[in-house]
Amino acid sequence: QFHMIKYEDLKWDESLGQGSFSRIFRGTKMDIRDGEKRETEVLLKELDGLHKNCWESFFEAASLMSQISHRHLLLVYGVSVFGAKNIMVQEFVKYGALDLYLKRGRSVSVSWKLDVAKQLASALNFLEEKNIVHGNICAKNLLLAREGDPSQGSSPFIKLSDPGINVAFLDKDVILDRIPWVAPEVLEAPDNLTLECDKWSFGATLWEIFNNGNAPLRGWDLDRKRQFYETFQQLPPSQWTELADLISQCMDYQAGNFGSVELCRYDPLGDNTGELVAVKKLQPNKQ
Ligand SMILES: N#Cc1ccc(Nc2nc(N)cc(-n3ccc(CO)n3)n2)cc1
Repeated sequence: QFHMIKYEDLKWDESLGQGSFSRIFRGTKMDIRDGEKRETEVLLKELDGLHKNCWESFFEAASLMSQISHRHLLLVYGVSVFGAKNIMVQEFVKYGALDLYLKRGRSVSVSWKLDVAKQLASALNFLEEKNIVHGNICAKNLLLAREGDPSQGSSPFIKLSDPGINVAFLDKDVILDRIPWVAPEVLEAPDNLTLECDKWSFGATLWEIFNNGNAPLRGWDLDRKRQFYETFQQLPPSQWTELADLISQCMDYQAGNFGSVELCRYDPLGDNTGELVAVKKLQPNKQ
């Protein structure tokens, strides 16, 4: 389902940190193009040994991202297996994860954040059209390919990263710690991910983006996080009512049963300049 890359064609440069189940490195992959050797800068994502049993899920994530292509989906070149090492080879995205970028205190404008929100909405809209569930939407999995420079009028450009290990393979505590990004229904049935789950996570990620990368419920322990869902709590509303409404429509405890909010772009000019709108869709029998 995806391209196998020879281990000897990869070269490791510096470590760029630690994902939850993987270590990431800058590196290069060597391939032959029109008969000559070419080195491409890549991101090497190495699944750590103790999670060896979820390597299929790790690679499933990769194949999901490599079966379809979209401007705001990360390009995965392929995978490489060498002994106990499972490596996903991705395009190198210049500025890395959005949550760290925002936390690093880059003060960005509201329109910068709106651009990022629209790009994420269009990536999710695309996945929804293909009926593909991502399952791990959060600012940590948004990668910044272009910073955007307000003085030059250039806007940021993001890519949605792979979802990583499927939530069905994760311990309950790991899933609890993903509150409030993980949809409530996932806690009961982690192997039944639906598009609704991505809509819920989209709401939490919007909250993150407009709160400068600060994690919602930061520092809460697992019991308090569990209670947050058990008592149907909502995140502190943004001062922009439209944003607060959109987030609460996405993070709607009842949505699973009574209908859903569909995020789409009202794009009268058809040139992707349209506004991000949320359309409440009731299920057919409720029209
Ligand atoms: N300092 C710095 C710096 C770090 C990383 C990149 N680039 C990059 N490219 C990718 N394809 C994926 C990632 N990721 C980072 C976290 C995750 C979570 O999955 N991915 N980072 C660029 C600069």
